[in-house]
Amino acid sequence: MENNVVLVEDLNIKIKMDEGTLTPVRGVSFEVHENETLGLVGESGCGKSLTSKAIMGINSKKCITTGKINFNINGKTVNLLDLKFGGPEIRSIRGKSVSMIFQEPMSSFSPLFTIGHQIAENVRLHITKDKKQAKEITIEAMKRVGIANPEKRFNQYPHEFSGGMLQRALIAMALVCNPKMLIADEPTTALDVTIQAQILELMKQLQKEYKMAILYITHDLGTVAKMCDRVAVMYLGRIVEVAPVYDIFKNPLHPYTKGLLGSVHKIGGGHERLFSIEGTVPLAMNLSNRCGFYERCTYRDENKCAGVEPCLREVEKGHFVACYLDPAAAPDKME
Ligand SMILES: Nc1ncnc2c1ncn2[C@@H]1O[C@H](COP(=O)(O)OP(=O)(O)OP(=O)(O)O)[C@@H](O)[C@H]1O
Repeated sequence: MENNVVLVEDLNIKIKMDEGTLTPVRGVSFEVHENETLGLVGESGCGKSLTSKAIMGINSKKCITTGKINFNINGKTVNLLDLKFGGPEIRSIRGKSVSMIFQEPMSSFSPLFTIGHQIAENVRLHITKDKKQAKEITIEAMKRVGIANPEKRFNQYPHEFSGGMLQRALIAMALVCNPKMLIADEPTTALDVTIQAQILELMKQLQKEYKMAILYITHDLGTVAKMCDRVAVMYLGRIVEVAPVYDIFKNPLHPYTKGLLGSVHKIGGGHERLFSIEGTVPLAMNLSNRCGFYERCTYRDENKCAGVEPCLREVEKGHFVACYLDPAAAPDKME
């Protein structure tokens, strides 16, 4: 797996419902390298969270997951989907080799225990049973993420932390065991812009120090430009375009990516709520076998796009797109 931390191959997730079977993730493949941030981008409901939670093994039991999630643990490849749901092996990986931070830090902490106790619990689970040592490691991690006066903060409860400080504490909890990979699911959406910038900067800085792979999930393309090395665009459970971040902004090829970028001006420019595409992501049930974006696509060609759903193909080095339209002739290249 060279310097891949994770290599996801043909991931499919099905959920049996009374009305039929939902297929919210369909044939997703990607890899994230050491020291790299891959952005997973798309509108609400396109399958980003289910994909990332599959890596953590925390989707609900009713999700039927197939494919491979090859994770590199000390040079050995382990397919996480081979491990028993909730069993000791996945629990020894979760929180140690791969950690996740969520949009709402308040919901990741229990209100009943102090912040220090909750972070130290992760240390006691994975690093040392010694309470005193676990406390020292926790305080060091709290310091590392910029929590001032960590000895006092250790004994405080979540409600005594501001939103930004709580997100820092969550990052400390995620990183206290020096994971190989961090999954960040909309980690700053709930924070105001200044704090958001600080948290993103902190993540970048910690990544540099620890060479972590980051899977960064968002619908906010403004932060993608700041955070990511490569971007995978997801639509209706599939990856429709993957490219280095510069190419995604400079030369988006899939009509969906173009739509997402509709109101973004330049790399590093200001960001806004972005969606200018008509309609919403349809429910992933009873799908036809043609392109999932067909109905919403303003560029669709009834002849070219009538076939089965297109696969990703490499059109420039490292730039993959799943579309039948000729990318060279694609209109609306960004300035
Ligand atoms: N446990 C579940 N039972 C039924 N449907 C589910 C379940 N979990 C997710 N889904 C559905 O699967 C689809 C993909 O969900 P997912 O949460 O992965 O999307 P997302 O792209 O992360 O969206 P958001 O940005 O809103 O979190 C959605 O239509 C969602 O309603």
